[in-house]
Amino acid sequence: MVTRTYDNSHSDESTNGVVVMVEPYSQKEQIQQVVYRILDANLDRAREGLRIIEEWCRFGLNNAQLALECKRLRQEVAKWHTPELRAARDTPGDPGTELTHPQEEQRASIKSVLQANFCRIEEALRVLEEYGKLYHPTMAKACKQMRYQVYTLESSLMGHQRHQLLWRSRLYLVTSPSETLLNNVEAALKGGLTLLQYRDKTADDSLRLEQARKLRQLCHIYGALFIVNDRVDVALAVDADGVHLGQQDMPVTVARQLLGSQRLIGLSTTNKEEMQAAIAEGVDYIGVGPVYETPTKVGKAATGLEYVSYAAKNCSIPWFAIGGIDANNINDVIDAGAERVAVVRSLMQAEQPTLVTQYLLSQLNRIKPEP
Ligand SMILES: Cc1ncc(COP(=O)(O)OP(=O)(O)O)c(N)n1
Ligand SMILES: Cc1nc(C(=O)O)sc1CCOP(=O)(O)O
Ligand SMILES: [Mg+2]
Repeated sequence: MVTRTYDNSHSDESTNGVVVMVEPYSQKEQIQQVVYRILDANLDRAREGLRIIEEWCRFGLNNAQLALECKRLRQEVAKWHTPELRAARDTPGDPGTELTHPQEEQRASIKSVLQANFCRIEEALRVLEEYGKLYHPTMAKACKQMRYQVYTLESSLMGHQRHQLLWRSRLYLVTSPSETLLNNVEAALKGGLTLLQYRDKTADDSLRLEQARKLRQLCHIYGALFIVNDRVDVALAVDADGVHLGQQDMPVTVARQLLGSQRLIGLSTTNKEEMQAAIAEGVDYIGVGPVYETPTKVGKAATGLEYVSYAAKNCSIPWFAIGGIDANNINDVIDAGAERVAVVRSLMQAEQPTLVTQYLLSQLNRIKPEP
């Protein structure tokens, strides 16, 4: 262990007539000091990041299991923070304390706070793994294991967040091709929209990818969920929250294999049998419709309000009434038992999408207050 104050000069020092020989640090010792400082700083960084995530699991989600996993990891990190590493700390001499990125001073949503801190923990653990090899090989191994455990925690927490927001979402905007796509969507997000689906049946893939990326970014800023219609590959490419499939699209089991358990899968249904099959297959939500005939989905016969009432009594997962729903008939759909609706034209063709979003949400929240 090296605890001396750094001094690399080769001079003798006189103190009150007593000659004290100050030994210089060897180059090896200097490097060791640097390694200790790196380990000290990154042990702190990992622990702080874990505490930030833990607070959300505990107070935001009331999820004892996730909070406990954060605490366990935090304690394991702390175990490696030995006095000799702490003693190497030199905060005034650390140029890094002044360095902040503007993005660190502002966060758009809880999701950004969580993502930034997961990134911080994972980076810190990677640094600990590499420099730990120069200190204690067991520490390096332990940090590698912890990094993988943090990846698992991140995936469970983000999946949990997605499901929570899905259950809370009452209004679902499904887009149609439009010159003002981004403006319309942003206006709806400003009105309180928390669930968006990108649907374009004709765009070529490069435009599809470009628009999906931009919409995902917008949703990220507003803390809304972003779903891609039909295309699992596009959903994965833009890191969407999930995909919406129809009865003729890719089978749910295949989509689940590709997307994993933490992303959302929605499925369109038009009758009881499709609803029961969808639930059995483990989809996260279903579309229930078309309630009314609609030019947005030409040729699909309306199911009417009967199927809405059936869903209200029998569907155990979130479901969205869809098809021809607007500000004039939303109360009929709500009276038939719907708590959630999905719309295309009502918002994509609205002159004031923010106001229409607010109105539709106010009607949906009227019966049952916002969860
Ligand atoms: C929420 C929601 N419900 C139903 C659909 C329709 O899906 P699908 O039957 O696959 O038809 P297309 O949208 O792909 O034409 C949907 N997209 N969203
Ligand atoms: C995309 C879609 N799917 C439906 C289904 O019932 O599966 S109805 C629909 C279109 C809904 O559009 P609008 O709100 O403009 O009527
Ligand atoms: Mg489809």
